[in-house]
Amino acid sequence: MRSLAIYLRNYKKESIFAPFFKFLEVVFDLLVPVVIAQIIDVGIAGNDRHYIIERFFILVLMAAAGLTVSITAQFFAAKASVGFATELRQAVYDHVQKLSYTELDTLGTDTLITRLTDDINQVQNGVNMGLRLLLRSPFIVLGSMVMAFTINFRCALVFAVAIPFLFLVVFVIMYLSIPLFRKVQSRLDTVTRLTRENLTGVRVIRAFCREKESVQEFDESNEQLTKLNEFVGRLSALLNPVTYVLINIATVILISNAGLQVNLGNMQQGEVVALYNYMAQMIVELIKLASLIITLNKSAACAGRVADILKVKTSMEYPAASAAQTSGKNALEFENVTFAYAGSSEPSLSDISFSVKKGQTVGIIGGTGSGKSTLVNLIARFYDATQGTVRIDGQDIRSYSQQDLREKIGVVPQRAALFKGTIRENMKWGRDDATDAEIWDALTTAQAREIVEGKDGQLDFKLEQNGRNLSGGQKQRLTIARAVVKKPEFLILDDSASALDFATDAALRKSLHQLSGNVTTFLVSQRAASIRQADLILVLNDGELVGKGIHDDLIRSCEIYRAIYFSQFPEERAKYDSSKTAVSGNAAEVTLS
Ligand SMILES: Nc1ncnc2c1ncn2[C@@H]1O[C@H](COP(=O)(O)OP(=O)(O)OP(=O)(O)O)[C@@H](O)[C@H]1O
Repeated sequence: MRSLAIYLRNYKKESIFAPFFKFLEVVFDLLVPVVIAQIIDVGIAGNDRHYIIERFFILVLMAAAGLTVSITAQFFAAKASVGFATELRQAVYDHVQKLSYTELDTLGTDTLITRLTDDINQVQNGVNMGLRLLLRSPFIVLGSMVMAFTINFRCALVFAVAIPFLFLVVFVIMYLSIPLFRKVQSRLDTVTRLTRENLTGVRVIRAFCREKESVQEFDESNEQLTKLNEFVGRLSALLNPVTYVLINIATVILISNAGLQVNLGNMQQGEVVALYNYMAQMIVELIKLASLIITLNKSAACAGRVADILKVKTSMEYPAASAAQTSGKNALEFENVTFAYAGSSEPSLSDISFSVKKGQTVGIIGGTGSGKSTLVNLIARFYDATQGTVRIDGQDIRSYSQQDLREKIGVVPQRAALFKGTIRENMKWGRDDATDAEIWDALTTAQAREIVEGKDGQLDFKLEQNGRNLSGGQKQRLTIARAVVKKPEFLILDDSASALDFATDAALRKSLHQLSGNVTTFLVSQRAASIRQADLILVLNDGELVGKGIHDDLIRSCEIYRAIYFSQFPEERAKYDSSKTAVSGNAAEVTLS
């Protein structure tokens, strides 16, 4: 929690005023029993009506003043805690944005969501309660003891013995429950993960009749969370009865002692009432302290989880400015690139080398899991190669600033992601200052023009979260247009035309080919037809580059390419086989003659 204290730096004044006003409230609270004792010992004992009324008004004034300072303290505490949480949430969010895919893969989205929402809310609550009550309760407890000593030394000793016991109980329960609160939050992560998975995949769950299993899995994890919560709750709940018992024992001892002192004439009755009032105030305060400690425990556990995120260092550093540009002869080069995902023992790409000229179209094909997406992710520097070098314009990709690199590359990911907002807003993700004319051009290239023309308001048509009011193919075309709006030097389409029909796919490829400005295009696809015309085809198998070249060469030289191609164009296999037989027949004739 200490490392997060810097997020209170803009709320120093509020963080001082909140406990200060609470302290003033404590002063009023501690004076009340003294005034009551005076009413009893002076007013009632001396039958002085005027004195009683005067003290009564003093009590009312003290109550009003107490209320005012209490509200003021609440105001400052709320301002500080809300401001703190806002800054912290922003800082965590900004930090997460800077993490590379490797860290994001390792952390997982679900825990990030819980930490950014529930955990930060708990910390905010802890700061609010802490600012108001953390000092108030010890002030009251110790203040009561000090006041008790000013009344009667022997009776005050009861306070002096009871208070350390009470603090010990609080400490033990705190010690036992803090680690459990961390566990509760991590179980909450699991419930969040299941909720997200089950809600986003609800159609698939229904299609596969998995409702029962998904409900059961959710129930189990929810029950585990509930059980742990109940256990921590019971442990924390012990605090109240144990402190009550201790306080009541102390009260019995106090009253019997005080009675004796009154009989001996060392004390007045009003003073006994004052002592009893101090004991009662301590009970109330300890109950508040107990709930404060539970809240602070939860808060500390959550603060630890939030601080853990802030401690994660990105494994991907970018220079502040790109190194001096030298124009290489190739637009892009992979030199002996090997890549393994964090925590994976097997590389997903092994010793890949190839080069691409400016303006070329590169097709990447291979079986499922062969490493196609991984390869293009290295071009966008979503991950860094484990070995080898990726170069853009002859320069190591790691020597480009993040801004320069991002500007060069437009990526259309495998899973189309659009955001809630108008089509225009989504298109401007590509480039902030894109004009409507440029957006329409990009939509035309992406074969998405008629989709937008058919929508109410056209560019102003509002997309739902993740574009769920569009079909899969429509979404894909809009995400392609968004990347085209950017006018990148490298356009990467990671299997992002898979939902398009063959005619649209062909029209898309044709218009991409005609893009102005020498765009180098990477087309990842499972469809041989989509990449057949490419200037360079890369064939991947199990992370290895088993073929590179143009279609005609690969058909002759690459067995895997042939297998993929003929599985999709079986009629061409017969032609190929017969031409091969003819060639070998001619060769045999030549040898015989
Ligand atoms: N984030 C990740 N963490 C760990 N392993 C991963 C990750 N992403 C992919 N892999 C693994 O890397 C290998 C290559 O995956 P990749 O997604 O590049 O294949 P692909 O050829 O694009 O497959 P597909 O055609 O199914 O999209 C696979 O074995 C996969 O399990």
